[in-house]
Amino acid sequence: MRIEQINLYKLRMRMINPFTTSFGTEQDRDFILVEVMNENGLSGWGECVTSESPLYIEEFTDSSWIMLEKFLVPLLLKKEINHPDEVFNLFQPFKRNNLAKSSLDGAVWDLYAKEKGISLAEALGGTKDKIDVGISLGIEENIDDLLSNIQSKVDEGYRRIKLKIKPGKDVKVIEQVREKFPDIPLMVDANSAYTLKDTNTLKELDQFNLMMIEQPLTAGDLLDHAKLQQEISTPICLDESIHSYDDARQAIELGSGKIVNMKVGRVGGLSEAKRIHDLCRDAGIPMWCGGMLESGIGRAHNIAITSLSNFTLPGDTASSSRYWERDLINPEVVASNGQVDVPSGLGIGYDVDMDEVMKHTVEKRFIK
Ligand SMILES: O=C(O)CCC(=O)c1ccccc1C(=O)O
Ligand SMILES: [Mg+2]
Repeated sequence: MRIEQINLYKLRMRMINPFTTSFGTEQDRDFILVEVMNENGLSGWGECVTSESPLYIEEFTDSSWIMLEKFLVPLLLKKEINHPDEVFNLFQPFKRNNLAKSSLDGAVWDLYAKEKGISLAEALGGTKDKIDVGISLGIEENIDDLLSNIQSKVDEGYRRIKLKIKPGKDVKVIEQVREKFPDIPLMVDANSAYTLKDTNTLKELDQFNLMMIEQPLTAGDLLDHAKLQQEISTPICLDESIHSYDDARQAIELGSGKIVNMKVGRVGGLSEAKRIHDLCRDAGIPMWCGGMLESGIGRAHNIAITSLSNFTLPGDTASSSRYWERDLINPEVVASNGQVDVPSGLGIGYDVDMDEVMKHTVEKRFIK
């Protein structure tokens, strides 16, 4: 394929509910959609899953916009691409900026699958036609709000509940949750809010039979996570520490955790995600697919990668309606009984609703 045109759309889209983590509260999602077009006018779509501020990761929407416009789009434009894996290598000279890189990588993968007349899941080597999903719930001021939130998500059929924690909102909260829900599959995510000094607090979480604790320590850290894993029995799952194949390889070698949360954006795209998938599969490390409060376009990429065999744990890819009044794709993503069907249509397998995209677009740039 030859990439003849690349369109960038900056969107601002309000979620139904605010979402609170240890690093802050977000309700208005600022993110970028990328559309790559081949010589026949066929489009592939990708999502750059940044936020307005660099709180989860160092990238943010305005930085990625510049990264795309100034460095990445010019590299890809007018290039002859035989396989999407080439995109990752093309972008390698530029350091990090994985969310920006991943958006174009994902769009090229979508276009590649469409050109081949197959689904993105099939192009990636996926083997499942349904994926198991859980849901990630933000920190609540009020415990009753949290408990009723959990009840409604359990009733909807989600296959595990993930709760955000932070210092002061941890052991006591989980204790009350476990009192009301002694048996649900439950896990917590700290988003890097603790240090080794908090080992005793984190040890106390061992009593609650949690599936895992996600990213308790600093983003990027592998050594202290290995030390912590020696002290606690709850499996550690790494999120913010894994930006590449080599991070995953070193984490496995050091024993920094027992589970990997895959975010395609964080590792720079689907090609790298696939390599990490194969590495973890061969090392006996189970995985699941994380979320970044995506629109339907990013959500569709998450569904496709989760169809690979080593995604054995329920991920964070919840229904569109958990986030949006109206999503950007047709049909919307629907989790039923805690499962989402992997679409069999071409590419991402959902139609992009251009009217909805334009409704939320605050800036656009078409580059030929
Ligand atoms: O529902 C989702 O998309 C997952 C929500 C979530 O947990 C999250 C959302 C934004 C940034 C980081 C994270 C995380 O997994 O740490
Ligand atoms: Mg996380």
